[in-house]
Amino acid sequence: METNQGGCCMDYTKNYEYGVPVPELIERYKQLYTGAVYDVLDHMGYPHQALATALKPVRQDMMLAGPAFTIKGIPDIKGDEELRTRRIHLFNEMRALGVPLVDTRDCSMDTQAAHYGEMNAVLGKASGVVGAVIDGGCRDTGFLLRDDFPVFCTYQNPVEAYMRWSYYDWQIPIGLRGALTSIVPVHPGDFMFGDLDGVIVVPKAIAVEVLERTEELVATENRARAEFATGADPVQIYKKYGKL
Ligand SMILES: O=C([O-])CC(=O)C(=O)O
Ligand SMILES: [Mg+2]
Repeated sequence: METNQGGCCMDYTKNYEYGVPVPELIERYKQLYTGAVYDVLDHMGYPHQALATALKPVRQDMMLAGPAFTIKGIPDIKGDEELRTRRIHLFNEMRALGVPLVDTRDCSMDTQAAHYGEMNAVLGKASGVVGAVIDGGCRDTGFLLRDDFPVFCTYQNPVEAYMRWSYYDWQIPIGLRGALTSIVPVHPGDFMFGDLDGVIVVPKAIAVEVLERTEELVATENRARAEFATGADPVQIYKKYGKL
């Protein structure tokens, strides 16, 4: 089966340069919430960055932030040996990037198998992965919960992927199902941000600007919320902050 070899010889490090170090970007995003990030993107003319409503964390309080390492998988009823053998290399490519990553999988709408599990999480973690967004299924959920490893997926089941679905390629543009559009494109280095409400894809080029604008928005919301909580006249507070 022809693939572009997962870009085995390409240098992807530039996809992970933002002007702010990735660990700082992650820590600052984690202080935010998806609703506020959504509002900022919406006002900037990017209303279609929210992923499908079905994509949820395996535990409600899980939060996920980090740049996408993209993976494309396809239905594979024959268990193509070449694909099976080749996939292990992607973990070394993750490691070589030297930044925290979110394993982000387009499963080609397969709904049969679990496309992610505890072994993937352990190996991913050892290769720099800080969480996963799977537009499909995951299994071994008990392990993931015990390890407090943030995985967002659309369902859980115990069904092995082999002979049903296979990794096909990685570090290529992929498409995950959207809340408002059929597909939200995701490129290597786009910033993935998720909480209980769902997952948002922040295009790489605006990841820092969105962060800064959302920090301002959250500060304003905090002030408005504190004043609303006092029971003072909401009309006056709304006039002052323009937030509700
Ligand atoms: O092997 C798989 O396809 C998924 C899995 O169970 C794991 O990562 O542990
Ligand atoms: Mg497993």
